[in-house]
Amino acid sequence: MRTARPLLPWIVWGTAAALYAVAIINRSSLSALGPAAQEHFGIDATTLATFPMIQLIVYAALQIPVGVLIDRVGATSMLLGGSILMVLGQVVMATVHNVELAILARVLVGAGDACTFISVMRLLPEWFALKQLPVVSQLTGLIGQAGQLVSVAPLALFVSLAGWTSGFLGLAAVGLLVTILGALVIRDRPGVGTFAERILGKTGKITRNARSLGGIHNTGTVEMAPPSTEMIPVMRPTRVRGLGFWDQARRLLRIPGVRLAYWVHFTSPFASNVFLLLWGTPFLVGGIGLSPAAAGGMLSLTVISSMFAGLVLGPISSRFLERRVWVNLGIVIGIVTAWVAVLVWPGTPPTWLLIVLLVVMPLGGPASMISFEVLRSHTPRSFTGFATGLVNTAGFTASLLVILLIGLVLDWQGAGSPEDYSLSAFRVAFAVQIPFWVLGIVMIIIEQRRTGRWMRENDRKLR
Ligand SMILES: N[C@@H](Cc1c[nH]cn1)C(=O)NCC(=O)O
Repeated sequence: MRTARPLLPWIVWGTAAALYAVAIINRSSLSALGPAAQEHFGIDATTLATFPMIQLIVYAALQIPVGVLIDRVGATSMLLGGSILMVLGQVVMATVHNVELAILARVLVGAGDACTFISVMRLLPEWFALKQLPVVSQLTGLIGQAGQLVSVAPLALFVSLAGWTSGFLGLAAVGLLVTILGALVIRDRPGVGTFAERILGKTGKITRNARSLGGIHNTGTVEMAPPSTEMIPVMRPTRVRGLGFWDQARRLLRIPGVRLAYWVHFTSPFASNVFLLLWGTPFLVGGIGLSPAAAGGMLSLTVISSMFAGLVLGPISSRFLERRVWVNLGIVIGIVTAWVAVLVWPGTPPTWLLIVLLVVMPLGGPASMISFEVLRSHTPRSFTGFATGLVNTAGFTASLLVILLIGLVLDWQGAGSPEDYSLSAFRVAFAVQIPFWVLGIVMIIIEQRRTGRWMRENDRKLR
């Protein structure tokens, strides 16, 4: 059955990545439908802006609980459960006219979305060799970005043709289809049955044949006892059950590599998240003076740049294992430089500088995937779900805080609504990012040093 070997991991990954792409479509499904949503629910812009905020808060708040559950019940169940929550959320969105129920719908979508990415990331080391992981992780991010593209113009067109209810029911139907596919295809690891097989109590031939894959794959996470301060790798798999949440958290956070991964994720993606999720269009239109169409065109540059970076950064971080954190730091410094140039430019920044910003800033998304590589090198396998959730919280917490602070600083300057927007007010508001970058960069440098010392003291090599 040699020929089946290389194919099944890719089929499992492709299906999981499709679930992630659909999650991103669900996540951003209102981004191009603002006016339609306002008309459908009869709401103002402020209420509309609470939809993505609530969704993001739910997403970030659930990362650690979902991570803990992934370690307990497995990535496949969480992935499929999350997908079902998003289907329900979109069915509610399609069928209600009441704004409170619409918020409930966004809570369901946010909760389902929270289960998706970290479940996919948890599956990867079970199916791919260590060397392949950076590339496959970046490809996963890239497929998510493709979902982002679909959720802008094509979804808006679909909803304008089919109508609100059919449009959102259509999205729910796509979600249901990929969930069914996932139940038939995705397995937690080689040799474990699909969700459908486990429900039926039968193990199919493909699953049985796949058992041998578990042995040949050199996975990225190490099997060892939960770490103590003097962590030494344990070659024989050890399962320690019954550790409480805080014990797990304490043990994880004692590992400098886990803290390093946290700060890498904290520092790199927030600038582009903030721009894409809320403040990009107001800044380009209300601050710079572009037309909404030109601003939309500029924003699509960010997706293309991020997808391209995803292709390049995977092989780079796999080849330069020892330097991957510096690659991340280099990208962060590029983002800071581009932003500072825009903030201090006398008068309106020229188009070329805005293009540089919109090409460099989104590199932070793919660069943040390096945090999961760092995490894999330092986290015991039995803790990976929890640790991935913890690290994924970092960038999203920073994004949420910066989104809120920009709004507050605009309000404080009396420039909180579209008619009062000005370039000078946006300059002051976007400067709130600077302390976040400084904190992140300092912590990366500190934790990188501590990690290096810890590796030397424990005689460990990066792999
Ligand atoms: N940094 C993103 C992923 C990414 C990859 N390329 C661009 N962005 C991330 O952490 N995503 C989590 C999620 O749930 O999407």
